[in-house]
Amino acid sequence: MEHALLRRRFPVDPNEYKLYEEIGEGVSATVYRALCVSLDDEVAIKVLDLEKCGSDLDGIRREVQTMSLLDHPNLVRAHCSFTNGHQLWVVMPYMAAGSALHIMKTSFPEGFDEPVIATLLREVLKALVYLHSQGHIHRDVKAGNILIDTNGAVKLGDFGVSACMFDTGNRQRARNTFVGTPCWMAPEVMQQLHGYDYKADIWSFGITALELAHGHAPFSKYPPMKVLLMTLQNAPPGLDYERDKRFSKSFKDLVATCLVKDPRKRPSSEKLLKHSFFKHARTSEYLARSIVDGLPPLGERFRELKAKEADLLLNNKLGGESKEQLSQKEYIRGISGWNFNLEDLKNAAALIDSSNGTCHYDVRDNKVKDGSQNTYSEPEHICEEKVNHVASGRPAEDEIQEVDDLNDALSSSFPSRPLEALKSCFDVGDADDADPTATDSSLRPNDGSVHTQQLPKSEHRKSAHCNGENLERSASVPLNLGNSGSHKFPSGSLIPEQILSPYTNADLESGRDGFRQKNPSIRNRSGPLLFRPMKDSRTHLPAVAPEESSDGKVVRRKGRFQVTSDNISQKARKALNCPSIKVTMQYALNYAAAAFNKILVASSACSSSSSSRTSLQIGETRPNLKSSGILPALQFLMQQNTMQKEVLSRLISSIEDTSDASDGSITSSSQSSGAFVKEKELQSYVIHLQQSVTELTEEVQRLKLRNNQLEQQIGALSKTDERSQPVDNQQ
Ligand SMILES: Nc1ncnc2c1ncn2[C@@H]1O[C@H](COP(=O)(O)OP(=O)(O)OP(=O)(O)O)[C@@H](O)[C@H]1O
Repeated sequence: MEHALLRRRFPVDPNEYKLYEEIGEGVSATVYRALCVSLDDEVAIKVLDLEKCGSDLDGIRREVQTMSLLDHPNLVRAHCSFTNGHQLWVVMPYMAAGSALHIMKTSFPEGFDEPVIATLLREVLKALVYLHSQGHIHRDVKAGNILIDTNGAVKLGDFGVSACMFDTGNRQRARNTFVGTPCWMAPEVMQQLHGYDYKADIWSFGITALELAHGHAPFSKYPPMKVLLMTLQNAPPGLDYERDKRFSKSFKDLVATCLVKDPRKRPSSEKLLKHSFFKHARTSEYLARSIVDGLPPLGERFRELKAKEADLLLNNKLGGESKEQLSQKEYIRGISGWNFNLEDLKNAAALIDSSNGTCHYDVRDNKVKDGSQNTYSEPEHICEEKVNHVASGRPAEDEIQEVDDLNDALSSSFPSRPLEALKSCFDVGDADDADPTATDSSLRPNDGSVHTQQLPKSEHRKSAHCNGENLERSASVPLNLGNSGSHKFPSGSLIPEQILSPYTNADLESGRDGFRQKNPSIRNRSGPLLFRPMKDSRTHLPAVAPEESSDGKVVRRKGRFQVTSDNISQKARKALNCPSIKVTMQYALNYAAAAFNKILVASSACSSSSSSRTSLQIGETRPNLKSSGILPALQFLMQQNTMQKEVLSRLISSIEDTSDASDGSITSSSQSSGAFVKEKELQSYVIHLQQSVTELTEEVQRLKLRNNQLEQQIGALSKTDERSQPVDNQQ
C-alpha cells in the first residue's frame, strides 16, 4: 500500500496542469486526461461544477475527504483536489485503458471471457472488502466504474464524489430516495423500507458480473420504472440461459450467491472473496495482454462512443420512437433516471407472458435495438430475463390488472404522469422543476442548456473538442473554468473549508437564503458513503403500519392517509395492495421526507443568519432552534402541508372514485378540523426537527473526529518536510 508520507505532492493550482482531451463524462462531471507540468505526470482530472452540486456542498466535502483518507491499491485515490472558479477539480491517477465498460463497448460487445471476468471481479472485490472494513458503502459498483491501466492494474473508481452527481433538479429528489443506477440497484435500496447496508454493494457486484459476462446489465434496455418494477417483482437475474453455457458452474454460483433478494442472505465481501470462482482469476499481465493491448487511445474511443450516441439520438428523433430509445441510451450511458409514465408500468406488466413465464419484446423494441446497439440484435437477447411468477405467487393477468387498477385509481386526478404530479407538489422551489421529465436532460448531447444557472457545459465541451483530438489547452485558458474573479483556495490538504471555498463568507451571508431556496436540500440526509443504515423514511413521517381502528377494524395508515379495511372497495383495495402503488406511496413519503428536510434547512438558515460565520464549515451546520428563527420555517411548513394535503386528498378521492358509490368510508384526517390537525402536525414536525438536531450533532462529532485525523496527517507531513529541508540545503 502506498504510504501517505511517500506520496508526491501534486500542485493545487489549475495553472500547473495542462488539460488534454475529454476521456469520460458523468452526470455532472467531465473527466479529462491532463498533464501535471511540474511533476511531468499524466493524470486524469475530474471537473465537477459546484453550482450543479451546490445543493450538497456539505456532502461533496465529506466525500472528497473520504476519497483522500481511503487508501487501497484497488481504489482510485485522489492525488489532490482544489477549486477553480465554480468548479472542483479532483486530480487522480490516469487509468489509460479506461473503464471496463468502455473496453467492452469498443472490443467485447458480447462480454468478456471467464478468466478476464474473474480477474476483474477479484480486484474489485478486494476494493470492496477494504471499503466495507472501513465502514463505507460504495453504492455505485458497475463496469463503468472499474478502471483499468495499460499494465492491467484494476481500480474501482467513483467512490465518494459520485454521490453528489445526482444532486440537481430531479436528480436531487432522486437522491433523497435512492442512490445508484437502477439496473445495478439492490431491491432494498429501491424500496427504502428498512434502509440498506454494505450488502447493497454485493447485489451491484452480482449485476456487474452479469454485465461483464453479457456486455450489458440485465434489464438495461428498459426504462427506469420498468427496471424498478422488474427488480422488485421478478426473480433475480442470473446465468441460466442457453448463451450462458460457456460459463462455469462456479461462476453461475457466484452470481446466484450475490443476487439474493434478502440482503441478509448475501455473503459479505470478505466471504465472497474466498469463492471458488476466483480460482479462475489471472494476473494483471494476463489482463493487459487479453483486453488492453491494441486498444486505440482512450480519448479516441470516448469520442467514437459519443458519436455513436449522437447518431442514436438523431435516429430516435427521426424514427419517432424517442422515448424507448432514449431510455436505452440513458442506460448505455449508465445514468439513472426517472420515468413515471403509467404506460410504462403497463408495458412492463404486459411483457409478462403468463404461459411460459418469460418476457419478450415487441417488434418495435426489436427494431429499436437493431438500429441502436447490435448488442441487442441477436435472438437470444430478445428473451433474456426470465420472469418468475411462482416467485411473485400471482398470475400475470393479476399484475396487469393491478396496473390497470392503479391507472384507474390515479388517472382521474392526474390525467397524465400522476407520480410526477405528486413529485412536483411535494417539492418546492427547485430551479429544475419546470421539466418533470428532465431525466432526458442527461440524454441530450451537450446538455448545458438544461442547467441555466451555470456556465454552459456545451461550451465547455465545444472548447474541449473543437479541434479534434489532442486539443491541448493550458488549464488557465478559460474553458468556462472561470478563473477571473474567482476565489482560488488550494485544497491539496483536503481541509474541508478549503474545498468549499468558492463562496466567500459575504456571499454566504448575503445569499444564503436565496442560495438555499435554489438548493433546498443543502443537507443531504442519505448519508453518502457513511456506513450507517439509511434512515427509514418512517422516522420522518408517521409510520406505515396496520393498526386497530376505534371499532376494532384494521386500518392501513400512510401518513395522514388512512383506509378502513372492511369498507374499501375491492378495486381500491387491490390498487392499494398493488406493489406499484406501494412503490408509489413510498415515493410520495420520500418526497414528503425531502420536503421536511428542506424545512430543517430553512430553520437552520434562519437560526444561523445571526451568525457572522459561514455555516459551511465543519461543526457549524447544526441548527440552533430559537423561536424567532423557527417561525418562518413553521410558516413554510404550513404552506408545504397545505400542498401535501391537497395532493393526498386528490389521491384519496381518485381511489374513492374507483369504489362503489355505497362504499364511502375512506377517511382521512383532512376531513378533521383543520386547525386541530395542523397543530398536531406541527407538534409532530417539531419532534422530528429535534430528532434531526440530535443526528446532526452526532454527525458533527464524527466530522470533528475526521478533521482531527486530517490535522494529524498534515502535522506528520509538515514534520517530514522539515526533516528533509536540511538535506536539500546541504545539497
Ligand atoms: N482516473 C481515470 N482515468 C481514466 N478514465 C477515467 C478516470 N476516472 C473516470 N474516468 C472515465 O470517466 C467516466 C466518468 O467518470 P466518473 O464515473 O467518475 O463520473 P460519474 O459522473 O461519477 O459517472 P457515473 O455517473 O456514470 O457514475 C468513467 O466511466 C471513466 O470511463
